[in-house]
Amino acid sequence: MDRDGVMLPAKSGEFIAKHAKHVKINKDGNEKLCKEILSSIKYNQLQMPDTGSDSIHPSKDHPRAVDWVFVTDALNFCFWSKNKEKQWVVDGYTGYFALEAALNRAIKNSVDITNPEFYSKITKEQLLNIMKGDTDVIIPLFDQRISVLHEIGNILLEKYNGTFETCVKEANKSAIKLLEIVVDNFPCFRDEAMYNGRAVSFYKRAQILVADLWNFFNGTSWGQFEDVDKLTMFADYRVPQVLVYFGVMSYSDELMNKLKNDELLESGSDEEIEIRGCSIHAVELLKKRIEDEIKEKHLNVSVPSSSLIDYYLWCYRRKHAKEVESIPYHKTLGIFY
Ligand SMILES: Nc1nc2c(c(CN[C@H]3C=C[C@H](O)[C@@H]3O)cn2[C@@H]2O[C@H](COP(=O)(O)O)[C@@H](O)[C@H]2O)c(=O)[nH]1
Repeated sequence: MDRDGVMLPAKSGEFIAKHAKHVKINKDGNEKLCKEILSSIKYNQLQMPDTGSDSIHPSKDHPRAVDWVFVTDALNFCFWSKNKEKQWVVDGYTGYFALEAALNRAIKNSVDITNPEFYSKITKEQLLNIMKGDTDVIIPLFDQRISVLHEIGNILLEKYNGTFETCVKEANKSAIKLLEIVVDNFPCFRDEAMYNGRAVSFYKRAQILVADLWNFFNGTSWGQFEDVDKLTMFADYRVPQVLVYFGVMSYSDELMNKLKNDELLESGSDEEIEIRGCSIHAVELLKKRIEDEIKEKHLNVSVPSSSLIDYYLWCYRRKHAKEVESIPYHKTLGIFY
């Protein structure tokens, strides 16, 4: 499927994987990871590796829970630092969980961080306070985060009555419709690129936003989406690392050396696009293999969606950080992931 000539993520992944020169998808790795995932399905549910932190957010009954998920995923990008630099840490948490910890602390301190009336005009000083870390290291891409908050806040106020709930209602229980509403109306979610003469898309933050609503509300009320299985994995910098760890993907020697030397990949470069696109396609192939195995062995379990497989892999990296760290992850400066 294409939208205005831009291929949707699943098709983009297939196209990119077909032309990729720096990244390969491997059958053996696929088989190995398929076994690992099947062995983690219990009581008909994929059991997620324990990351040790699942409650650094407001409850789903919080009056602005939907807006909390929206603002969190608007800021859900680029938490890494270069090998020699110190990391941004909040209350002992790193990466994405540091963001959750900072936003949660703000809510507890009665800062109106879920309200676009507040964040559409947020000042540098206010955001610095909200994101204050355990050391003097500040959150990466600080200025871009201010711009993202101003942009999404103003659009919510102008078009959506000041709440993301309006967008969710408009989507009428369709994950793909909500994805389109977000991508069409909020430019900072338009995660697209040119590859081999074609416009491709990944929509990492927009897809994870929809999946997080689904997850947060257990597939009911604000999180009820009938087509949630149409989402792909969320092409970030962690899940590719796990895919390489399991041998599902491999990098050319040249690319691997760059990553080992901590060289940044240019946003929109072929290497970066191939890592992201091949990750999407690799997870689609993995899902297909899981489905085939389930059928072949007459297992009485349902096939996990790509977003559940994604979440499993993301949590796997968190739980097995030491082992997976032998594989370098790619570093690109940008607001998309
Ligand atoms: N593919 C994928 N990427 C994800 C997530 C999450 C967290 N989401 C869940 C957590 C609880 C909720 O239920 C959410 O569903 C963050 N990231 C990305 O990872 C990177 C940071 O990684 P680390 O250094 O380890 O914190 C960064 O690009 C960030 O944007 C996910 O689930 N899948």
